[in-house]
Amino acid sequence: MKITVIGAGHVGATAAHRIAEKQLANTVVLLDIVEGIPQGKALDMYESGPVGLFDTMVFGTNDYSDTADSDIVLITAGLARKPGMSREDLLMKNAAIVREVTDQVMQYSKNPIIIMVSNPLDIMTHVGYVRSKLPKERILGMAGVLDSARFRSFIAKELNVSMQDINAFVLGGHGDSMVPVVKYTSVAGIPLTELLPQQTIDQLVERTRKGGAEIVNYLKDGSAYYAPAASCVEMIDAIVNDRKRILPCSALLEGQYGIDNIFIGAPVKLGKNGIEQILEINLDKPEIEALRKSAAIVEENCNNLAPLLA
Ligand SMILES: NC(=O)C1=CN([C@@H]2O[C@H](COP(=O)(O)OP(=O)(O)OC[C@H]3O[C@@H](n4cnc5c(N)ncnc54)[C@H](O)[C@@H]3O)[C@@H](O)[C@H]2O)C=CC1
Ligand SMILES: O=C([O-])CC(=O)C(=O)O
Repeated sequence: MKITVIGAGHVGATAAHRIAEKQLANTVVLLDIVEGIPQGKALDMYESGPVGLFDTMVFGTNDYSDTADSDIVLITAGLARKPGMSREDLLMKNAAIVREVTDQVMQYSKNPIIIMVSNPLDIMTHVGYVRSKLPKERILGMAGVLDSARFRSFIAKELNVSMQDINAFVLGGHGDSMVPVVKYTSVAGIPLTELLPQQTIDQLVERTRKGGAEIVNYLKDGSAYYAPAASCVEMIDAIVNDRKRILPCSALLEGQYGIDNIFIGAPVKLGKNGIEQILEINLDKPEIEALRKSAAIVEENCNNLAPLLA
């Protein structure tokens, strides 16, 4: 198993280290456009092996030929937002970066599974899909796992219970229009609505929607990376170990939920072949409407990008 991480910044480096520690691959390649950064960070990670107790080979490079025959490629290259910016403000610059990166990756790997991380997430996943020409099962975006993790952590804190017992689903686009599905959120199987008043649930939902911005406002010069990297690694683990996990990921919908030809967060079954199934669960009317509204925003942005993708 060879896993390449493109972008040796906050998310990429943190994810690469977790992948190595968990020994999810024999080789982890860390690639960045800046010379020295991926080499230095990868060597530092590799040197943590004897005390971190892992044997994964980690090496850094600026040369795409080193990524040849990757099984999984995690794309984290691009700009991160600063306070006051929306993820969509990164659109044009990151689309150009993701386009170039995807083209380069595909020159050296015939049939990788690509997990997109760069923002705005659902649109960048579309860019990766169009440029890579990979089958739709092999390209997906990381967002729902992170948004759900945030929602779960807020619920655990509110109820003073273990994070382990909380199940939650956040669907839709990775932006203010995301759709936390309260109906399918439970604590050890007990519906959340039986444990918390609606007003508190609404507050937790709102905090989840703005979870990314909350961190940006603290950090000032970048965005979250520990929870994002952990979320990427959960998806990679599901693929590497063929776990058939049901996780919310940005996937190409083709008619499900009345949405066609758009990448948006939906529950998928993740295994060794990538997306093995997209689950169409029962949603209430307001949730369906929110999901479609979220998809319309993604579609509009993708249409604006069409000239760049040709
Ligand atoms: N989907 C999600 O839930 C999340 C998405 N993100 C997004 O992930 C991206 C990365 O975030 P961070 O790691 O915090 O940013 P960062 O600025 O720490 O790292 C980005 C890295 O990309 C590299 N890069 C830029 N252009 C490149 C190119 N053409 N080829 C190769 N490498 C290139 C930079 O040199 C830098 O090292 C951002 O777009 C951010 O918005 C971040 C957190 C969560
Ligand atoms: O907020 C950002 O820009 C980064 C991100 O997507 C997140 O942390 O959810």
